[in-house]
Amino acid sequence: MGLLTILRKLKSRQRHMRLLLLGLDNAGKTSVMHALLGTPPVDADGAPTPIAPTVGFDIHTLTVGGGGAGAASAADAPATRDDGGVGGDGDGGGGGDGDGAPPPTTIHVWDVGGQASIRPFWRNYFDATDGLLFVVDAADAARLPAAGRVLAQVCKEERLAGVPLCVLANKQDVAGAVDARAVAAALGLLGSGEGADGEEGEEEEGGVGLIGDKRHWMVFPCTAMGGGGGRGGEGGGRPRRHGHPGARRGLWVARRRRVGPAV
Ligand SMILES: Nc1nc2c(ncn2[C@@H]2O[C@H](COP(=O)(O)OP(=O)(O)OP(=O)(O)O)[C@@H](O)[C@H]2O)c(=O)[nH]1
Ligand SMILES: [Mg+2]
Repeated sequence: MGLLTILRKLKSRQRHMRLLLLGLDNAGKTSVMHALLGTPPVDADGAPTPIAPTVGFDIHTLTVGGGGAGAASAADAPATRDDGGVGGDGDGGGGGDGDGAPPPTTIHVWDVGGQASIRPFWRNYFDATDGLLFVVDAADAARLPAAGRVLAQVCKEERLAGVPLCVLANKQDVAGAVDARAVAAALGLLGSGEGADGEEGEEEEGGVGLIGDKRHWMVFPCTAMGGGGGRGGEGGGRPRRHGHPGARRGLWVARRRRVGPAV
């Protein structure tokens, strides 16, 4: 089950969702957005182009599910690519969850700049949020405590009470990137005895676990861009060979190595 499927299940009756992409500057939020859209930034020759820091915000709309009718095609739709070698996981436009195709869900993703000078304005985007995607640079362990403080601040917001949290431990393709458990610990997500490895085939439901808060949360290792698609040899992932980031479509998510609360 992929990231978007989980979020969709949490709001199963809702056909429009609003996701907020937050995180420190340089974490990879805009890259995640491009990966979800399947539109990595490339120049006319297909070579990757740099992503500028986001000043302000950007909104993009994804359509998932719907069995193809009225939904974007798999090629155009957001997709997550997991470490099981599946291209997408039913989250793409032509996918479903097994028992018939669910109606399409429209997801509005708000990508807000993470620079310190912009963070005070995050609160302008909190209303009517259905899911929080918090991206961290897992290869920059020194900034994880700062990311944790920022996340804790965000989670104190009344308007975000109970909103499911998905932490993306991004840049797993970079040597030295820390895993989901280390990210969860550094962010302060693991209360006493509440952390659990996500074993394949076992879906943990969220519970208490976030800094004394009560909400669903999960940490997923991922790679938004980069040729390798993660440290494939470590923990069951499979090395992927793509020529360059522009050649990748979809977000590589190591769902088998996710970490969430045990209940
Ligand atoms: N190696 C690698 N680099 C990444 C990955 N994701 C993003 N980057 C790079 O990280 C840098 C920052 O990415 P952005 O997507 O602009 O980060 P951001 O969180 O949107 O930053 P702000 O807009 O300033 O808040 C860029 O140079 C990206 O190319 C990844 O998965 N792997
Ligand atoms: Mg950005």
